[in-house]
Amino acid sequence: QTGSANTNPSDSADDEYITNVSIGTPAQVLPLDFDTGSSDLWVFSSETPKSSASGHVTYSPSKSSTAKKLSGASWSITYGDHSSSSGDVYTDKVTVGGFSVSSQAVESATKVSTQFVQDTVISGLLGLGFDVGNTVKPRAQKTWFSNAANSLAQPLFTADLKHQQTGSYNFGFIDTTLAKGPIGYTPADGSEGYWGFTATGYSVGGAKLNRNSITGIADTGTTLLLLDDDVVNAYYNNVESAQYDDSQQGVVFDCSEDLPSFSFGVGGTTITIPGSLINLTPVSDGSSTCFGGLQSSADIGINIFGDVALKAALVVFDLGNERLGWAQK
Ligand SMILES: N[C@H]1[C@H](O)[C@@H](Sc2ccccc2)[C@@H]2OC[C@H]1O2
Repeated sequence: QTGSANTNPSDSADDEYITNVSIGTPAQVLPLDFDTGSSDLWVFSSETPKSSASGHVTYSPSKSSTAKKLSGASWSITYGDHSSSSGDVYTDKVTVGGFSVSSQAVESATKVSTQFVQDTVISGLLGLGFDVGNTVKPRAQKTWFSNAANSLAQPLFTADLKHQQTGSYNFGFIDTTLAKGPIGYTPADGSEGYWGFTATGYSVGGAKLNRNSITGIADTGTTLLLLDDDVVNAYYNNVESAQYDDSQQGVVFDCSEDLPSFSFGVGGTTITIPGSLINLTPVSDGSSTCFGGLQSSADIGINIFGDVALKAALVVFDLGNERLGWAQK
């Protein structure tokens, strides 16, 4: 068995990717943010304060004949960007891309932080990280993918995120036609709940890869490519107008710049992010100053290969073999 779901950029800056998920009986369809950087499936619901839920599609367990309250269970999560949410837990049927898990922990939000209240295009997150990262107490719950894995043709999923186009999350199979190059595989470290890996080197503008390894995580829920300052500086030293903008909290440059590509080695192959993907968006509508898709990870303490990097590749999240595969697109 397999599953295949389309995913779409939320806005002109590809800030996040939205994937529809069916929950309950009859199906309640919610737009969720698939997040390989976390391990909770949580939703805006009939239990979310009305003022917070305004504008969001919500899940009502009372309207689902297959919903069951998980007695005594609660959850609470804080993300890398300091956003947060918490609540109680139901189990229900959850279908993604035509594949159903009959009893999935669906975490209902009784509290959500401002960032989520304001982000009305999503109704929650579907975590695709390792189960160790799940926040449900007293007993951690499995992710949708973890519950599905043993019934899928192969215990893996792929992410094919695209700039301003429809992409896909495929479960249980690899559609190699989505890629141009071979898949390079490297061990994944799931001990922290993330999909951690090490790139073997990097280069700017098509030069030969150096041998400076970069350890980080593959995170579909992070917009940017966040790397160490020495890498960020090595890149933007090639961009004449690049400067750090305090108000923007990042490097900006003239939108007219012809940005160099950024490449990294992984699993014996090279992934090249075209400069065009690193010109993320004007700092405000109509501005000729643009915000960089590559920014510093210094304040976070972990390198994050977010959507800017993922858009350049077909990425295989292979749970069965605890490895990550990257193929140039
Ligand atoms: N893994 C990521 C996660 O998906 C988002 S949670 C989120 C917050 C507000 C709006 C939408 C999503 C947050 O940013 C980086 C890291 O934490």
